[in-house]
Amino acid sequence: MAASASEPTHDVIVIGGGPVGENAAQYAIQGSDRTAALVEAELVGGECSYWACMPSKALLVPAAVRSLAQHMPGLGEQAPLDVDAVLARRDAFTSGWDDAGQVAWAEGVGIEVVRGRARLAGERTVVVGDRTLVARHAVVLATGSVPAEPPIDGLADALPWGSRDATAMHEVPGSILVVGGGVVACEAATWLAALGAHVTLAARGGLLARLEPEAAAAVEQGLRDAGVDVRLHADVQRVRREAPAATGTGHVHGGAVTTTIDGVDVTTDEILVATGRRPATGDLGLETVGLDAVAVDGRQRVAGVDGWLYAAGDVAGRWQLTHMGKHEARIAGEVIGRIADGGHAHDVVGVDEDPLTQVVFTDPEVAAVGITQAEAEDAGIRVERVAIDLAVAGTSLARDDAGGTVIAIVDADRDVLVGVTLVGHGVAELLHAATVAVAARVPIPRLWHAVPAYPTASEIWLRVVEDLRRQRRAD
Ligand SMILES: Cc1cc2nc3c(=O)[nH]c(=O)nc-3n(C[C@H](O)[C@H](O)[C@H](O)COP(=O)(O)OP(=O)(O)OC[C@H]3O[C@@H](n4cnc5c(N)ncnc54)[C@H](O)[C@@H]3O)c2cc1C
Ligand SMILES: NC(=O)c1ccc[n+]([C@@H]2O[C@H](COP(=O)([O-])OP(=O)(O)OC[C@H]3O[C@@H](n4cnc5c(N)ncnc54)[C@H](O)[C@@H]3O)[C@@H](O)[C@H]2O)c1
Repeated sequence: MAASASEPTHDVIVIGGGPVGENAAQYAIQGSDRTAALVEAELVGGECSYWACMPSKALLVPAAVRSLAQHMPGLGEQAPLDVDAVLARRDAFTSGWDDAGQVAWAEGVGIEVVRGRARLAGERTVVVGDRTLVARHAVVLATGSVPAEPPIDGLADALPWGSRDATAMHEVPGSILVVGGGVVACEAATWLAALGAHVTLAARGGLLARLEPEAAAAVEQGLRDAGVDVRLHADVQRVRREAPAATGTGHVHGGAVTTTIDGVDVTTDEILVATGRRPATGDLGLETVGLDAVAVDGRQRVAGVDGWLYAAGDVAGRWQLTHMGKHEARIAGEVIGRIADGGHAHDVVGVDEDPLTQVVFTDPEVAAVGITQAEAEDAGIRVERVAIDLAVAGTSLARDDAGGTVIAIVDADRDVLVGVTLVGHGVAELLHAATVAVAARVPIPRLWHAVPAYPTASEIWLRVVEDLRRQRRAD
């Protein structure tokens, strides 16, 4: 029998079964007898598992390993990457675009997976096809984001590739124009070039605008070294394609593409649009609960709704990163659980003061936590800055072309790190030490007593604190 609109069907309903929705549902019910429905329109695991983080990193890791081998005497002549083997390993990481494993996980932790596209239909009420679900405690929006479509003449008619085509690629285009200068564009240009495509990248500004300028410069140089034709501050004006064809995700979508950039035509086999993403709120029924957009507080409660609606992940608009979205989801889930158990939202510490962490998996990599120098200065912080070479024994042993930069931003009045950016090979795995120092606000004098082992890349920490002490003595 169908439930009436007032009769709860579940304690918690989560719309969107990506990594964020999965975490929100799990944390809202774990350790209790509460029930949760996770509504998913496509694949449980979301964009991240099937068309974003996992496949993109599966394509990038072989390129990084080959790059390392090319700079390690004794490993012999490096053959080009075996494209079929790389794509097959990528397919293994996406489970062949089959979500049975993720569904089994969800059901195993007591979550009911509901297939279909969900829509809000009033307070605590969600419609999926001919089913009406009603939440006793909370509804969580975790619908992710969708690609932005830049208003470039002829672009839509050319059936361009989006990030789904680039990550789920089944054939490597001979040549491709990547439009955009963010993380998707830089990473995709890296794996496309490594797999043999001739890549042109056109960005309307500089690269990686939200990172320290030194990081963007190093990534730009890395792309140029890999043969990518990088065009910055470019005006992509017009796109024309011969015989566009809907050949399917990851296949070349028709004939040659001619793109006019700064008045000059560039002809390629494919064009990839990577110009940002926006929250997926289309046809979500926000208007049925009096909203036209989603804005959240530090405990992921949606503003303008009386305590039952939460949002986390890309749709919440704060960050567009899996790990940060999952952090929001854990907070939302804990708040929902705490309130359901008779507690208060304020029993749970919110995300407001948590630093952003991110890694750009280019060659070289960029790993960053907290804020940049420019952001610190804009916030009125009295900044001390350390910028040193990444060369220590551990990095030099790791590869012959070791190099890079560490930039540390110190709040001079509080004497703590507020931002760290690492640029170089393998820096992704160095980031968490920086994250602990920034998130835990470790006083700089205490960092001096965190002795890095020799000979590891972590010795950069010693160099950072030494440099800071040197600067202070000089003042
Ligand atoms: C190419 C690429 C590479 C990336 N690499 C990284 C990386 O290395 N590291 C990182 O941290 N981040 C990365 N990101 C960002 C990351 O993918 C997102 O931040 C992350 O997927 C957000 O998770 P989410 O659960 O909020 O959304 P999603 O993963 O998008 O999941 C949302 C889910 O909701 C479903 N849905 C949407 N609307 C409805 C509806 N109305 N009803 C039912 N279901 C619905 C969708 O089908 C989807 O499955 C990358 C992004 C891209 C594009
Ligand atoms: N390694 C990772 O963690 C990872 C990897 C990929 C994506 N992501 C996330 O996914 C999100 C989306 O990434 P993204 O790169 O699509 O977006 P983005 O917002 O980071 O970058 C968009 C880029 O497109 C450029 N652009 C916009 N319009 C243009 C136009 N008409 N012509 C030329 N350039 C134009 C912008 O100047 C900018 O450089 C990011 O927020 C990122 O955090 C993370």
